[in-house]
Amino acid sequence: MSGRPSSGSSSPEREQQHGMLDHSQPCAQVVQTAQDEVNRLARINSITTITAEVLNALCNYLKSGMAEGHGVRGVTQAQLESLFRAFGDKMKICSQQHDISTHLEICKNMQSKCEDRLLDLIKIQKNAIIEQKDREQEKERCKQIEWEKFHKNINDKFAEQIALIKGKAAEGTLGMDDDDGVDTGLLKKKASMVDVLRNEKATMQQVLDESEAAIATLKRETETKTAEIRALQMEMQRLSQDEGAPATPSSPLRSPGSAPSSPRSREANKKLMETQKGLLEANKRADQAERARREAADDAEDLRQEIADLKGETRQQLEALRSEVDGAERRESLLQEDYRVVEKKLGKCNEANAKLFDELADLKGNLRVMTRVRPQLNEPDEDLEDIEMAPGELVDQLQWVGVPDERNQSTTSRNNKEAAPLNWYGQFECVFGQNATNADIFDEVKPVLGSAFNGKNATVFAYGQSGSGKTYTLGTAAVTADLEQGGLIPRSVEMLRQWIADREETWDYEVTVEFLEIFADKIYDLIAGKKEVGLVTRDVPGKKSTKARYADCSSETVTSDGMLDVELLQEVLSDGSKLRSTGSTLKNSESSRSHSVLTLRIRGTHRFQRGHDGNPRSTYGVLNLIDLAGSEKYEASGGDAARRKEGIDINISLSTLKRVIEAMANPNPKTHIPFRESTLTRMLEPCMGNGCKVIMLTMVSPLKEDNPETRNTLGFAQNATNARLQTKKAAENPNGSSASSQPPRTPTTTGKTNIPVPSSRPNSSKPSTTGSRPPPSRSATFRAPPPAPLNTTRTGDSSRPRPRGRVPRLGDDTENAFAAREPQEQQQQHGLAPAPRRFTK
Ligand SMILES: Nc1ncnc2c1ncn2[C@@H]1O[C@H](COP(=O)(O)OP(=O)(O)OP(=O)(O)O)[C@@H](O)[C@H]1O
Repeated sequence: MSGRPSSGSSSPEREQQHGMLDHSQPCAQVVQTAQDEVNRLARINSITTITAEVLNALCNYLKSGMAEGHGVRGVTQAQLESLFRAFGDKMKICSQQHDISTHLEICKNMQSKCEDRLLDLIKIQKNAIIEQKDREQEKERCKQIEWEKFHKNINDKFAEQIALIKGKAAEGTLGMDDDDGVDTGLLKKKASMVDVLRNEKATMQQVLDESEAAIATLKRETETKTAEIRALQMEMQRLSQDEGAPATPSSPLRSPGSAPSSPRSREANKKLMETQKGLLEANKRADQAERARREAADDAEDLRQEIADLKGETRQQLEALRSEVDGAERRESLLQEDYRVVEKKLGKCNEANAKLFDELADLKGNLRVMTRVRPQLNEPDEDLEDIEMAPGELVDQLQWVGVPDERNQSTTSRNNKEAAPLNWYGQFECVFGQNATNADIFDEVKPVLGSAFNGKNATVFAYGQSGSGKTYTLGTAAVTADLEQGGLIPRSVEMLRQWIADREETWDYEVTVEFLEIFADKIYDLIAGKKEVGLVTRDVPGKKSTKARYADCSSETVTSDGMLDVELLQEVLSDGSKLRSTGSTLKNSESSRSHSVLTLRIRGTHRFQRGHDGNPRSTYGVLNLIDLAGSEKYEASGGDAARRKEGIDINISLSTLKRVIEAMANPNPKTHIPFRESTLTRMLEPCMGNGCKVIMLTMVSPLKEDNPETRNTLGFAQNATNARLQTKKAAENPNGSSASSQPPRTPTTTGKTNIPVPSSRPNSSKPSTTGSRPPPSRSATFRAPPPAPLNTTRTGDSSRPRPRGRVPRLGDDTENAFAAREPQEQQQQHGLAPAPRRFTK
């Protein structure tokens, strides 16, 4: 390209004709070569500064040649002009392309810088994560060591506390102190720490989330910018292609040295600058956000770790406690299982007990007479030694004798009876001394209760002078008293409750209660607010074509959901007791002036078993617990005429009752029983007659001044007992006595005679005792009784029916006479030593 054009020979005219410069051929070749070179460079679109210099040099050379008038051979003026235009355009393109390439280069650099920056960031992040992991591992190791220490400490504390709790539980003092030694503060502290940490964790998590969101935003921005760069690149390519298109002949020729820029490239340049700036800012923000994120992540990690530690710790404590609780629950369920088994067994035992009690009642006899001596309430009187019986002991066939020297005084005149010592021969079936408790008496009454529960009729009377302890023994006035002190009524109710509960799975029970008062031979319904009622005849429940007399009274059902509602029953009784007629007598400031009759009707229906008639198996038993008004002498009534009239009424009805009992005890089945002679006995006939269980509790006072009443009561008790013994004896000796042809009046359902066999030597030094009780310790005045010839044939008056004459009146001492006569008669029959006949009329 550096060769100079050589001069050639041609005619100047021809050259001017054709408009061609007459230069040498080499010059044309150079021009051609240059043009080829320019075209090639334009094709590959990579014009460099050198190419531009070459073109400039060529142009200068041609210009100077033309200026000197040399011309170029073979090249026309037009060709040269066109060539220059092409050169000018190529130079322009070259300049433009150079600018754009430079910008492109810058953008590319920026992009690669951004990418590097991002790569750096990613690298830093990765390193940070690796470092963080290392740190975490280290931290974890340290924490693990710390945790083990802490855990051990806590475990020791918990073990200590659990041992403390167990100790307290074993002692039964757990929960008795305000502070059981349980470190609840520790648990509370932990709980509050967990709360604080949880809050902090939430805050840090929020910061972390925000940082991550910012980074995500930056990433998005970077992507947007990258996309913009790419778009610009595309634009540039498109421009360069456009510019590479052949120029139109009319386009002006630009000088090769002019500024190579256009509005579009300037715009693109501006955009690129903005993008670069944005990227720098975004990088800055990304750095900041990354720093904040790392800090937040560190904090969050710390917190997470702490929370995890606390959680682990708490979980372990909870697991320890849970396993404790599980163990306790397992033990409890085992115990409950055992308890259920034992309860079931107990239920069966109790059920069997109720039956056994019934059988025992049959064996003991349908009529039983028991005697109880009330303790001395105030100052003990030494003179009263002679009536002290075996304390707290139950003695069958007790013979109560006086001091021999005093026997002669037994003929004391009637007027001097009060002063006479209480010497008594005779047999008592069952005697409770001054130290006997209500529980002892209930043990004897239980069989009768069992009979009522199993569907029989049973009646318990408390008989005795005013103040002798009838109400105390029955518990009529104290139905809500606790069982330790309670009388027969609350105890019977509790026993019934247990029996009903024990049969819960097989029987349905309905118990109704009636509470009546008989005052002046009239019946009052204490449940219906002391309303007077009469007697009516009705069908006996569960039995066809059997009628019985009932008081036309209201009743209260005291069972609900198959259970005895003890509270309701107590409420009924205590409300009724408040309505009872009481009054002050010389013997008792709160004397019961009426007979109170508490009746429990017990209906049982078996859930599964059926009787012969196809109906469900059922039972219907009645239990009467009767607190009789106090028997008393005319003078003891005290007070006005009305009180005396009350006394007369009381004594008349008691006298009838006594005659009924004695007639019942009489072995002669033809003996008339005067049930109809008083309202009380009329009403009770269905519960005293054949097959019914009757217990007569005769209560006596220990006071000397009460001796006349005591004799009266003991006489009654002894008469009934002796008559029973006669019945028993006759039943046992069917060939040897008149009674042999006469079956007992009150045969039991088992067909046996149920009177206990008296010892052939009742004065034996070993009085028979019940259960495992030790033999009674006898006091000095407690004599061995004379032998009772129990196999002696019963003759004479003892078997004759009680005369039905005039009803005894108060003051004629009929009862005393009657009471006194019977022991004497008995003893004579039995061939005893002459009995003291102090009570003859
Ligand atoms: N075994 C006993 N132990 C202690 N105190 C008794 C005993 N028996 C009776 N008492 C007391 O004797 C007093 C009279 O007893 P209670 O009222 O039971 O006699 P009562 O026979 O029902 O008399 P009344 O026929 O006049 O109603 C009461 O204060 C009672 O607490």
